[in-house]
Parts: sequence; C-alpha cells; structure tokens
Amino acid sequence: MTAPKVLISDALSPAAVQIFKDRGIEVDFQPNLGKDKDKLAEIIGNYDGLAIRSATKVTPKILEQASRLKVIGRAGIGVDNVDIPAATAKGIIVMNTPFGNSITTAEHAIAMMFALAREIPAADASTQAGKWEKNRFMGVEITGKTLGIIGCGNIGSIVAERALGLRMKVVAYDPFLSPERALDIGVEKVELDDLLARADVITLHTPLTEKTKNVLSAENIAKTKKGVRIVNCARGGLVDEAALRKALDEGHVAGAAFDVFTIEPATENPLFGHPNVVCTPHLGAATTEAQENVALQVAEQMSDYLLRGAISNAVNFPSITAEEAPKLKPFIALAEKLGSFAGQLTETGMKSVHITYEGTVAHLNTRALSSAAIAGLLRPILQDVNVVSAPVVAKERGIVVEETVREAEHDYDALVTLTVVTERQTRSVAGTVFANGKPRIVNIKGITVDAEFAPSMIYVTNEDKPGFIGRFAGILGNAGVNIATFALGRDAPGGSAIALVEVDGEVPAKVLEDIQTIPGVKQAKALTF
Ligand SMILES: NC(=O)C1=CN([C@@H]2O[C@H](COP(=O)(O)OP(=O)(O)OC[C@H]3O[C@@H](n4cnc5c(N)ncnc54)[C@H](O)[C@@H]3O)[C@@H](O)[C@H]2O)C=CC1
Ligand SMILES: O=C(O)CCC(=O)C(=O)O
Repeated sequence: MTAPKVLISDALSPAAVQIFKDRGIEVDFQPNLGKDKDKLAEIIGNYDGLAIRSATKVTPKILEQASRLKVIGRAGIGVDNVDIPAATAKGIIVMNTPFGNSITTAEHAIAMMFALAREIPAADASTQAGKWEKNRFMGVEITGKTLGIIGCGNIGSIVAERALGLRMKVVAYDPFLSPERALDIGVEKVELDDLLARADVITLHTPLTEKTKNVLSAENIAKTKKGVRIVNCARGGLVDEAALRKALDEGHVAGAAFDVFTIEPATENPLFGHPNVVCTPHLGAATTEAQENVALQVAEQMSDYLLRGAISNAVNFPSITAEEAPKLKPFIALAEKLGSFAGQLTETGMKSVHITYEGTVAHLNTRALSSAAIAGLLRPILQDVNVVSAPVVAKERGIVVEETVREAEHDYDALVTLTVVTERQTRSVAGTVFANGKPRIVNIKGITVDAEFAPSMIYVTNEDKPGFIGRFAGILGNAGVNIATFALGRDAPGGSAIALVEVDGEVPAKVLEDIQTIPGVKQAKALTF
C-alpha cells in the first residue's frame, strides 16, 4: 500500500507535520495555500487528507477536484468553512477537534469582557501616545454583575465557570441545556427575553445556524438593559452588526468586543471606529497551547482514519475506534452486500428499511453498519451514494430507516437481517460472517440458503418442481456460461424455491430471458457484488 498523502493548507502548528511523518503519512505543509482557492483546486486531487483551520474554504468547487480525498480535518471547532453536504455526498469524512481550543476561547471571551469593562485597549493607546488621561477612563466592576451566556456548551460552560469564580451571577439561554447540567455548572437557565432583560454583559457561544443567525437582532438588542456590554467570540452573524452599531451610537449599548465578524477577513465593518468597541482578528483559539492541542489531535485523528479506519469526532459519520475498526470491517462488507442484494432486486419506490442485528454483531457500531447497508441498497439506483452520504440520501428520499438490536435467537453467532418495504412488497435478506471473515447470505425471504457473495450471480425464484436444475444448467451450458457454485433453498417441498448461482463472467440478457421461460420460474435476475 502506498503511503497516504495529506495536505495542510492553513497555519497549523508544525506539531501536526511531525505526527503525520511519524505515522508514515506523506505531508505537504503549505500554510498560506488556503487563501489561494485556484491553486488549492489545482492540487487537491493529489491528496487523501486535507488538514485546515479557518482560512481554507472547502467549497463544492474544491471538492469537485478532490478525486481521492477521504478526510478533511479541521484543527478547531467550527466547520462552517467546509461544505458538509458536498463533502458528505462525496463520501469524505469531516472531523473537528471539539475540545482542544475551548479553554483558550473561553479565556479570550473573559479577556474581552475585561477589556470592555476597563477600556484597556483605548487606555493603552492613549497612554502610549503620551496623553496620561487618568480622568478619561472610568471602568465598571465585574463582581456582582450578571453575565448572560447565549449557548452554554463546551465553551459557554467554561466561561460560566470562570465568571462564577469572578463572583458574577450567570444566567444562560440554551434550549438544549438540561436543568441538571445547568445546576451542575451553577448557572440559572433562562429564556432569551429574560437574559436580555437581566444581563449586564452578554457573551455568545453558539454555532452559527439558521436559528442562531442574528440572535441579537435589532429587536433583541432593544430588549437589553441600557448599558449592556456584548462579547462575541463565537461566530460572525450571531449579532446584527449594523443594529449594534446604532445601539452603540445611541448609547444604549455601552460597549462591544468582537473577535468574529459577518465577513472575514474583516477589513471593514460597521463596528469599526466606535470608541467603545474592541476588536480582535478571530484570535479566540490563538494560543500556543490550543494550537498545539488541535494540531496534534487533528493529525492523530486523520492518521487513525487513513491508516486504520478509525473515526473520531466526525461531524458526518458515527465514531469507530481503532480497536473496533478491524472487527467492524467484515460486517461493513456484509451489510453493504445485503443492501446491494436487496437494492438490485428492488424495482419500485422504497418506503422503509429495517435492519436487525442479532448476536455478537449487536454489540458493534450498528449505526456505521446501517449506513453501509443503506449505501449498498441505494447504490444500484443512485450510484454516487456512499457509506457517509447514504443516511442523508435515504432521508431526502423519504425512506424510513429503523434498527433493532437483540441477542442471538438462532444458530448463528451473528446475524444481520435487512428488510426492505417497497410500494409493492416486503423483501428480507439475512447474512452472517464466517470465521474466515467472509460474508455469506443465509436467508432470503424466510428461505434458508447458504452462499458467498460472488462478483457475478444469478438469482432465481421458482416453484419447487422437478426438472428446473437440468433445464437451468442446460441454458447456461448452451450459452457458454460456466457455473461456479450453486445454492438452493425452499420453504417446503413443492413450495417456493430459490437458486443463487455463482457464474464466471457476465450473464447475457438472453440467458436471463431463457431462464424466465422455464416452467415455474417467477423471477430471474443477474446480480453483481
Ligand atoms: N473565536 C474563535 O476562535 C472560536 C470560536 N468558536 C466557536 O464557538 C462556538 C461554540 O463552541 P462550543 O462551545 O465548543 O460548541 P458546543 O457545541 O459545545 O456548544 C454550543 C452550544 O450552543 C447551543 N445552541 C445551539 N443552538 C442554540 C440556539 N438556537 N440558542 C441558544 N443556544 C444554542 C448548543 O445547545 C450548545 O450547548 C462554535 O460556533 C465555534 O465555532 C470555537 C472555537 C474558537
Ligand atoms: O483556527 C482558528 O483560529 C479558528 C478557531 C475557530 O473559530 C474554531 O475552532 O471554531
């Protein structure tokens, strides 16, 4: 196997380069490339992995050229510079490092709050200009004031902890914060309007989503306490910058400290130039410690995926540990092949898919297995679908996916059963993995069979009547198609029967037509795996 190749297109700590090298991965470190999208598009096709911070924008145009890209690693938290749906559609894993820079970013928010409270940047500029304006600067004390945190996740809760240490009162608005967690952190969970009315300082720590965009709109800014100070170290776009400027100009808002802006790099912005505004150029994560953390973590995670198939902190795929990956691999192949079997036989719209995991397989990562099964199922119809994109594609098409896990209730150590409900019928197929690691199909529509998945197969359903095998073999022999293996099954003597036949080479359409003419044959289909 040739060594995977990774491109680092942003200013990551060089620690990442060393990790990739130590793990045997070829690495190109081009810290300024992210800003040159044409050059990035030109060379991205040479890489299996792309490690970035926030300067590189991974757009559909870049992804179009990324023919062998398997993983994008964001050394940081926000992945809004990556087009996740486009990456997912191409089967590219997108991972981030959700905790590596949280403390540093929380500290930046606290630093910004103090900078506002004591006007440190303006006082510094004035002092260094030789003005000694001791009477110009009159700050406010933080102790006893109320901090309103919008978004109390990793960073928000660290900010809360620090603020409580500063003897502030902390209220938090976060619809996903449980009352127990709020109690644990020591914050009062409140509604947004309550926070707006009570906070002396508001700090934002949510991602930018449709729901959080302009969470501090003109209308909401108007609901804040007069003299409020606003800190944004999360994402540009959470606050309506023009409305905030107006509120600053009118003296309703006493100060604003922004690290992030609606348009970045921010070379101009409505907030710029106001005397009570403090700005930093997206420095929230910029400490040596945080950058080492995220660089090391992203390099480890990407290497683990490229070399061992382990997935952690992916935003578009369930996690798979390095220990789990080899155990999962044969079952991923089984799930994909069972899906493919059902997909190749499905001719009408699918309504739902039910996947049952029994025995030892029930203890594996069934979400990953279900993604593989759905990819196999949809690929005969959609081609471009893959293990990463399959669940999203199924959802878009209105296909309901359900999973059941249970202890073994049969002879197999592990059994995966896939049931597909279409507009016309319900079809089940089940398989297992033998000790040699090879997936086998063991049941079709309730009829026991035993066959390996072969590159070229013929699937026949027929009435269990004498004479079928002789005629079938005759048709294949006359057409020069060699039979490699032959698996038969039936529900009862004289009942419904199934033949799953491995052949060498492609099955000519004429052969299938002739098989259909054998008395009692209901369906004959060529399958490929
Ligand atoms: N300035 C910088 O350099 C950095 C900025 N960030 C940004 O900080 C933000 C927060 O990061 P983490 O705390 O790690 O994320 P997180 O996912 O742990 O926390 C986000 C919180 O926002 C809450 N939330 C989601 N929708 C909400 C809504 N509509 N209203 C209120 N709360 C809502 C979530 O429930 C969650 O608790 C991210 O957007 C990230 O991009 C992160 C690191 C550095
Ligand atoms: O890499 C950076 O400096 C930006 C960090 C950030 O915004 C994030 O991790 O979400």
